[in-house]
Amino acid sequence: MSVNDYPRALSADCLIPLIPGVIFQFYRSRNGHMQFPYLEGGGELLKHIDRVQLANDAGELLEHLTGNEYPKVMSAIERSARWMLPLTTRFKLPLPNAKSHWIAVCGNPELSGDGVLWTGVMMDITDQVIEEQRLRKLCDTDVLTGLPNRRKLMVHLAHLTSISTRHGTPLSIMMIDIDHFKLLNDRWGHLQGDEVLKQLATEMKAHLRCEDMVARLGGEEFMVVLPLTPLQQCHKLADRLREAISRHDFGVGKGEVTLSIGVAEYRCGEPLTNLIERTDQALYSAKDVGRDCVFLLS
Ligand SMILES: Nc1nc2c(ncn2[C@@H]2O[C@H](COP(=O)(O)OP(=O)(O)OP(=O)(O)O)[C@@H](O)[C@H]2O)c(=O)[nH]1
Repeated sequence: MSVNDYPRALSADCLIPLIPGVIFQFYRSRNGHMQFPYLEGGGELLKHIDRVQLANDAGELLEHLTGNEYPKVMSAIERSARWMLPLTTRFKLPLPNAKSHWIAVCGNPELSGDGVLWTGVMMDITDQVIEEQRLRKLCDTDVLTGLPNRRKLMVHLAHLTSISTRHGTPLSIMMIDIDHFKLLNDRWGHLQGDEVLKQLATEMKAHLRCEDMVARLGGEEFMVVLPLTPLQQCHKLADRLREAISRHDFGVGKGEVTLSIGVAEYRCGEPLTNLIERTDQALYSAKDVGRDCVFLLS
């Protein structure tokens, strides 16, 4: 079979409706008016878009963007226009009567009339974004308990300490360790031990606000991060949590699962490792003084 035996498209015009994306020209005039002088392609996206309307006014499309999507796209356009660099961004487009789609945009700018004209492509990358989100969740989640893992916690904590340093707002953390968990495993078996860990995760979450985070650091060790919470408040909450757990029956008898908890408050500007070290010391002290208690280090 030779190359000539394959069916051939006669021109680009025949191919454009077949591609899974959109070829566009996007124009922004000096006074900020935006329009799509050219918008052609295939795939789902165009089914939901009024091309005639967008040819005159791109506002129809941009107004659909919600949350941070609008400022994100507008600043990408602004950056590209200012430095004459390729426009590359992605945004979530909510569609009426259909699921939202993720769209990747890539276009080259050129000066045209009194404004900037971009020529480029928009691709529907919804499946790719869903896969990215699934993989990110997998990387950030402890498989047994479904809680955020150490990696996720450290990223979150670094973010919160920088906010706390900038605004001078309080931030406290708890380091939590199950007492004599080895004995529990030896007596009831590892599967029952796993069950305790899972139930404990659920119980702890029930005691926290939605802006707090409880993560599994590994083994039988957990950390709770409490933004906007001073030490004394964190101490009270830790003690309530400790007491509630010691009264809960995890299927191995009431009072059989107890927690030692170390708490500490972030000092504005200190390295994160210092905060963690102090909380760790507080936890060791809680173990030292007999377990099933809370120890704080200010
Ligand atoms: N079932 C179960 N056990 C785990 C898991 N991860 C760690 N462990 C067990 O947790 C136990 C921790 O034991 P140790 O570090 O000696 O601490 P402990 O017995 O709790 O004693 P203290 O912390 O001093 O009160 C070990 O026996 C580990 O095997 C897990 O995912 N599932």
